[in-house]
Parts: sequence; C-alpha cells; structure tokens
Amino acid sequence: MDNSRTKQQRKGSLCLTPSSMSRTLWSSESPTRDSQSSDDRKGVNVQVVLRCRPLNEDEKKTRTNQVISCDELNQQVTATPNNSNKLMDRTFVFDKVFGPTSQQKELYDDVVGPTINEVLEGYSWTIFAYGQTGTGKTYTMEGEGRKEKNGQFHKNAGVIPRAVQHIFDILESKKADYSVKVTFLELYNEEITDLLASDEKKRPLVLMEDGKGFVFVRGLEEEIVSTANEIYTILEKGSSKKHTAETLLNKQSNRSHSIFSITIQIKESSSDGSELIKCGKLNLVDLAGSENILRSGAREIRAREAGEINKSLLTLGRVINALADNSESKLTRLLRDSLGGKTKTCMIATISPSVLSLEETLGTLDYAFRAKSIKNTPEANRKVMKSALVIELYSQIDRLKQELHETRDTNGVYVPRDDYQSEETNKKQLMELQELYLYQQQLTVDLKDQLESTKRDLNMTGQSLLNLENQYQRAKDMIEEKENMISNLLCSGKELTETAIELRSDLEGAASDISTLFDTIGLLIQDSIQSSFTSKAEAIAELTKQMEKLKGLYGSGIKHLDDSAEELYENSRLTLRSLSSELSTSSTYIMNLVGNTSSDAVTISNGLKSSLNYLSSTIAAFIQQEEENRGRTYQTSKSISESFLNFSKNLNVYISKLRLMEEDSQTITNQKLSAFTKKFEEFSVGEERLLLGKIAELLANSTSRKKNLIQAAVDDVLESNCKRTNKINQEISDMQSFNADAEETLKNHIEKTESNYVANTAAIEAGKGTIEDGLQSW
Ligand SMILES: Nc1ncnc2c1ncn2[C@@H]1O[C@H](COP(=O)(O)OP(=O)(O)OP(=O)(O)O)[C@@H](O)[C@H]1O
Repeated sequence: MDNSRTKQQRKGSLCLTPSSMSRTLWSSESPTRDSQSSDDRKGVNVQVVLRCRPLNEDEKKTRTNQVISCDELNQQVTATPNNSNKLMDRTFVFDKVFGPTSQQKELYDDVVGPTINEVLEGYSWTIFAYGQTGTGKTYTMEGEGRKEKNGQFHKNAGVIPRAVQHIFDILESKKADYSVKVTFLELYNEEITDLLASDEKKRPLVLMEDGKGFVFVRGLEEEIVSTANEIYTILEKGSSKKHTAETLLNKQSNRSHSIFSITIQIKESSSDGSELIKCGKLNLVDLAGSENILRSGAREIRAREAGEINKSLLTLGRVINALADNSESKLTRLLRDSLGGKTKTCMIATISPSVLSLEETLGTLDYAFRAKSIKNTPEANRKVMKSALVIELYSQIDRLKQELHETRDTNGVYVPRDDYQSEETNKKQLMELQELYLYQQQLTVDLKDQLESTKRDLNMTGQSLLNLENQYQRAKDMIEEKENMISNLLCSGKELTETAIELRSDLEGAASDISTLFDTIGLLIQDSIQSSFTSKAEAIAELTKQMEKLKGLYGSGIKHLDDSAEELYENSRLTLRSLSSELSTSSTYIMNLVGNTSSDAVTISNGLKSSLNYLSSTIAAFIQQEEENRGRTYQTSKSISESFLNFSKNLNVYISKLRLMEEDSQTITNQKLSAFTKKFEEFSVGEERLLLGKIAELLANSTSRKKNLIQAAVDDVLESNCKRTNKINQEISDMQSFNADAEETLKNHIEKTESNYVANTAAIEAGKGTIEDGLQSW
C-alpha cells in the first residue's frame, strides 16, 4: 500500500472502510494453522505488572507515611500495614514491578514495546490499567505533555502515543502495505459513547454480538491514522470528551472506563503466491477508579457513578474468578476476549504508596495477583486476501445499507420509485448472496471450530485428569504429612504446656520469695532509718539540754562576776567611808591638840596641812583609779554578756537549722522510700508478667536485675544516710569549734577580770598601806 495516499484513497484501495462489522467478520475468520505457536495453544497467562506512583505534593507536605516497598529486582511488592509487627507484612510477586521512581519510557520499553511485534504479526493484545483513583492509570496510559519540537517524546508521554509511534516506525522500516485505524470509546454508567465522533453524531452506541459470540460496537467510528503525530490530536479530542470529576483523591478523576483501540492491517504475499492480510489489534484500556464511594468523596450523582463503576468492576472481577457470568456488564462483555479469550492480555495495576490508601491498595494487589492465573489462548488473525476482500465488500454493503437507512430516517432524502425498487431488488439479491455465502462459510468455520474445540477439550480433559490425579496424590501426601505434623505438634505442645506450667509455678514461687525479700528489706531499711532518726533526735535533745546548762552556767558566772564587782565596789566605798571618818576623828583630835598647844600650833598646823593635802590628793587619785577600774570591770562584764548572748542566739539558730535538716532528710528519705516502693511495685508487676510469659532463663536474669536494683536502692539509701551523717558531724564539729572559741574568749575575759581584780586589790592594798603610813607618820 502506498502510505502517501489520502485517507479516502486508503479506504478505497483496500476496501478496509471503517466499519464495526468489519472487525467482527475479521475476527470470525479462523487463523491459519502456522500462525499459532504450541505455547499459545496451551494457553498463556495474563501478564500482571505492578506500578506504584510516588507520593504527591499534598502527601509530601503532610508527611504521609509510605507503607509500600517495591523490589524491582525480585519483582516483589510488600505492604507493611504495621511498622511494629513485621508478621503483618504482605508480599506479592508479579511479572514486573515498577517502583515510584520508574519512568514512562522504562515501563513502555519493558512491558508494551515487546507486544508491538506480536500485534504486527496479527495477534490481539489488550493492556489495561486497573487501580484506585489517583494512582496513575491515565498517567500510565495517556501520560502528560505534548511531543517535543525535535520529535522526541515528552518524558511523561504514556503508553498510547509511544505505541502508535512504535507501530509506525516498524511499518515504515519494513516498507509494509498497511492501514492503521483507531477507535476511542467511553463506557459511562453502562452507556457506550464514541469519543472520536463529532458532537452532532454523538449518541449512545449499541453493543452487539454476532452468532459466534464475538462482541462489537455498532456504529463506532474508526479514524484512519497516517502519521504518528496525528495521535496527539486524536487523544486530546477524545480525552476532552471524557466524563471527569474532581474527587478527594484526584483533581481530574475519570468517572468512566475508556478503550483506545489500534487496528493494523498489513498485506503480505504468502509462499503459495496468495495474498494474506494480517490483522493485529492493540486495545489500551483505562479503567475508572476502583475505590469505594465514600473514600472518593463522591456524592449523589457521583455515588451513582461509583455504583456503576463498581458494578462493572465487580462483574469483571467475577470474570476473573470464574471466567463466567459474562452478560451483566458491558465492560465485561467488551473485555471478555481479553480475559480468558483469544487475546493476549497485560494488566497494569497501579497503587499509591500512602498509608491512607492501604485498604484499597491491598484490594488492588489481591485482585491483580488473582488475575495472574487467568489463561488466554491467543490466535493470530491472518486471512487469505480473496475472502478478506469479499468480506470487506459485504461489510461495505452493510455499512452503505445502514447509512441509507439512517439518511432516509433522519434527513428524508427523495429516491425515485423505479430506482428505489431496483435498488431494493439488488439489495435483496445481494442479501441472499451474502447470507448464502455467510451460511456456507459459517458452516465450514463452525465445523472446523467444533473439531478444534473437541480436540482441545479432549486434550484439556486428559490433562485435567492427569492434573487431578497428581493433585489427589499430592493432597494425600500432604494430609499424611500434616497428620504427622499435627500429632508431633500435639506432643510437643503438651510437653511445652507442662514445662510452661512448671516454669509458671517456679516463677510464682520466685516472685513471692522476691516480694518477701523486698518486704524484709523495706522493713529493715525503715527500722534502721527510724532508729537513726531517734538516736539523732535524742543526741540533739541532749545537746540542747547541755547548751541550756551551759547557758545557765555562763549566766551564773556572769552574775557571780557582777556580784563580786558590786561587792568590791561596796568594800571600796566602805573603806573610803571608814577612812574619811577616821580622818575627821583625827582632825578633831588634832584641832583639840592645837588648841592645847598653841605655840607649836602654827608649825604643826602647817605640817599637818601639807600632810592632809597630800593625803587628800592620794585619796582622790585612789578614788579616780577605783572608778576607772569599776568602769572597766563593767565594760568587760557587759561585753562578756553580749558575746554570750550572741553565742546563745547562734547556738539556737544552729539547733533549729539542725532540726530542719533532720526533718528535710526524714522527708527525703520517706519520699525516696515510697518512690522506691512504688517503683519496685510497678517493676515487680511488669517483671512478673514478663517472667510468667517467658522461660526460666529470663527468671535468672530478672532475679539478678532485681538484686542489682535492691543493691542500688540500698546503696542509694546508705549513701544518702552517710552523706547526712557526715553533714551532721560537720555541723556538730563546727559547733564544737565555735563553742571552743567562745570558751576561749570567756576564759580570756575571766582571766582579764581576775587580773584586773588582783590589780585593783593590790592598788587598794597599796592605798591602804600609804594611808596607814601617813597616819603612822602622824
Ligand atoms: N508514576 C507516576 N509518576 C508521577 N506522577 C504520577 C504517577 N502516577 C500518577 N501520577 C500523578 O498523579 C495524579 C493522578 O494520576 P491519574 O489521573 O493518572 O490517576 P488515575 O488513576 O487515572 O485516577 P482516576 O481513576 O481518578 O482517573 C496525576 O497528577 C499524575 O500526574
């Protein structure tokens, strides 16, 4: 075929006009024998690929936890529902796994690229994306971004544009005679619409089945694509018509399923000279989100949509499970051939790594994992050119007839009666011919199919019988093995229970021993602390008593001193008074004597006068000195009294400080003891539980831990006691040294007073002596 021709020329040259019927008829052709490999005849499993998207911006902002880890090397995906319990992890193995950092190109090259060659060989491939809303189904299938100016794909371009480009690249390099057609349909609320039809032609399409169970959409427009670049326009045109809505999980969420199909017909000459048409097809399906209604935030109409989506997915799920129940949903019917039919199928399951989507993710993983076991028996569509041409001819007639009916019905075009009648006769004849041909063809095909299917059934029955026998044998072996295991387990379980009971009673005994030990230790500690407190309180009381005694002693000493000073003063006063009276008596006597001896009177009087003057000055000096001594004694006594009062005050402060310290230390000790008791109780409860749940080895560890704890507590109490005792000793020694200082000062004062007293007495004695001398000299 010449690819430079226009679309219309293309339509005409091969008679491969866009028609839904044509696909049905193509499909009804049986494949040529050599086109099917033995693997294909045995059946190939649906390939399941898992893709996990990265966290989106919102999830990154809210620091959402990731619970999915992808092992691309081993093709495993692990869901970790609970970080603390690894036993809850669930691991799934798939044909391929693509983690959050995977690129669009990688996925295409690994998964879709290899299918293109098979499509060009005449096989049908269906690739569908399945997963919760917002997990990247549309991103994977259609992608984002337009093609770059240099012809390169945008890095976010998805499977569809890459597949079309790939197909054209191969066809161009082979210089093949080909035609590429695409259809794009949407299934919304169980209603099929053509996403490529113009708005005026837009109406719900009917899903039909031909006599052999092949499904086709009547009236679906096929767009002929001559260059890969056209695909962007087609995609944009179709995508813009899709039913989308904003949900909590995706701003532009597809509420519908969409199927983008590419049909490639390649004309080839076979070895016997006849011409062959290879007709391959690639269906790219983007399913609606599989999430539940409430999570997606869907309300009212959205809820109804979600119900419909789930109905489709539910029935699809049933197909996957039972490969039956194929009449309920249009989606199921559309995909029937892809799930257990003649089409090769690949499922791309998309998931989110977020903890918030965990439930849906696990659902998707389960569903995808189950899909792995579905088997297809692919067949290539290769037809002999002649029959192909005839079929196309009939399909064209069919299309023309349909168009004619539609034109008459809708636009009312006038056709002359004769023309109409002859057209009708022609049509009738053609119909008859067509029916005859189809009937014969049908017969042959049916017979061939029957033969093939009987052979297949026979093979399969034989195989299933063998499998069943093997399974039976395996099941028997397994049952025996399990019975042995169970009896072994029962025996060891019994032994374990006995050991556990023994251990438990041991542990209980040990626990009660430990608690008795702790009680005893607690009592001992309390007793020792109590007795130490009592002895200290007694010591303090004794100390206080002694201090009081000392105080009394010092008081009486001072009083005694004061009394002696007073007595001294009184004695001095009395001495002076007697001295004065003696003096006045002497004076009188002298005056009398003077009167008698008048002659000597003047001389004696003068001598006496001078003696008297001397005596009175001596007495005055003595009195002054005595007064000074008395003042000094008074000052000394006063300072002694003051310092003793200060000492007494300080002593009282020290005593009250000591009392406070004792009380504080008692409170701290009490608090420590109660904290220790509480801690110990909590620890014991926890430990007891732990110990009861574990075995004897743990008991030994626990006991040693408890011993250490007790030791630490005892050490702690002893240490704090020791510290307190040291402190008290320090205070007592400070007090003793202060007391010694005070004693020293007092001693000095007494000595000083004594020396003063001695000096005073000596001075008095000297004064007395002088007076006596004076008197004697008289
Ligand atoms: N693998 C990925 N790498 C980067 N971004 C991704 C990936 N998968 C999805 N996204 C982003 O996540 C958002 C949602 O993706 P998308 O619309 O394809 O989800 P969906 O599964 O089709 O949702 P719905 O079912 O609601 O239509 C988009 O903004 C898309 O760009």
